Amino acid sequence: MAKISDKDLNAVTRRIATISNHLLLPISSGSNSGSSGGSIGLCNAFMDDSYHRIHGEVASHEVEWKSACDEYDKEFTDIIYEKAVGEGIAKITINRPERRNAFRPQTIKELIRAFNDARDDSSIGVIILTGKGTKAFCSGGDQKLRKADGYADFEHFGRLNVLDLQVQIRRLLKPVIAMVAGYAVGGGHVLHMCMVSSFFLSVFDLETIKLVGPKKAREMWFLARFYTASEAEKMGLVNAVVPLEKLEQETIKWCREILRNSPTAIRVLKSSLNAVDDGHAGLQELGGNATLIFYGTEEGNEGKTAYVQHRRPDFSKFPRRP
Ligand SMILES: CC(C)(COP(=O)(O)OP(=O)(O)OC[C@H]1O[C@@H](n2cnc3c(N)ncnc32)[C@H](O)[C@@H]1OP(=O)(O)O)[C@@H](O)C(=O)NCCC(=O)NCCSC(=O)c1cc(O)c2ccccc2c1O
Repeated sequence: MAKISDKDLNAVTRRIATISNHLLLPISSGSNSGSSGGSIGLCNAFMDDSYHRIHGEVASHEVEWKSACDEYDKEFTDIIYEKAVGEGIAKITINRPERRNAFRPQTIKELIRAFNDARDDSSIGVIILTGKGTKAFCSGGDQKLRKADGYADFEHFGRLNVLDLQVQIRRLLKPVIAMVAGYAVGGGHVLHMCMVSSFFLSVFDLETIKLVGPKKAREMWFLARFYTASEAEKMGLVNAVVPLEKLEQETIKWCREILRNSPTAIRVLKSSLNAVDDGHAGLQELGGNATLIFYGTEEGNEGKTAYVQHRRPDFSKFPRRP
């Protein structure tokens, strides 16, 4: 095993502290004696940097929710759809607590409509998906409605429209945060994996493997055990675990932190992160976003203007960068 000098260790610690500060992650003290105190000291020193002086603390005032169903659709029965007053946050709540927030086709249709609205609303920058109550985020498909051809509620045939929702969330280029209290089972587990850490059904097992590693993924799928929140956090299945009474407060803090950042950067980041796994569809999405950014440039505008004016475009003044 290679030995690391105190000097190198300090350099590494400083680097980690810098990155962690940037990501706003808590720094845990190392187990290596002599360096852990140092790392905490450095961490505190680094908090007094220009980034933190300029951006300050994330606002902690209470969020005021206003029903978005009123403005959009009074007919929602299976979900609650709200937007934060004066902030770019939408919250969608699965509202079937009597069935541990199991979804039926109607629930999914409503979720799709709400997600579409939040996508199209340019004042919204981040979306929270949660479940009503504290017993379950979502217990998956409604087993009382399961037929041989999928889930059927008001129609004579079954459907698996949750697959459409998963793709929609994947391709919606605003961050979606799962605020999970209680169980996330089956399709509910899949849904929360679509979010801050994302997921795509056709790479179902692959995504789990990526998140938790191949051994743990096999354990999960073959043994079908239940895991606690802190076990899920340890596995990398969820980003953070907080006491129940702080769940919404912490989620809002994450939303506000995201909202301080560039919307275009976030859009392209989500697209890039998906592109790695989404093959042709992922590259199509990423390429489309590069086009969108190009549309906003003077160079892009020259091409369009020349076309409209029936003249040759003059690209000579634009640099051919190395
Ligand atoms: C979630 C539980 C572990 C909670 O246990 P708890 O003891 O707290 O509560 P109860 O079991 O007493 O439930 C209270 C009440 O809710 C009803 N209920 C709970 N879950 C469901 C459900 N999923 N569907 C219908 N109803 C539900 C329960 O019956 C009680 O009502 P009563 O009137 O009967 O008192 C525990 O409830 C539990 O294990 N639930 C079932 C979990 C489950 O099997 N989920 C479905 C997995 S399959 C799935 O979700 C799925 C996902 C996909 O993405 C698919 C994709 C493609 C094809 C298929 C897919 C698919 O099937």
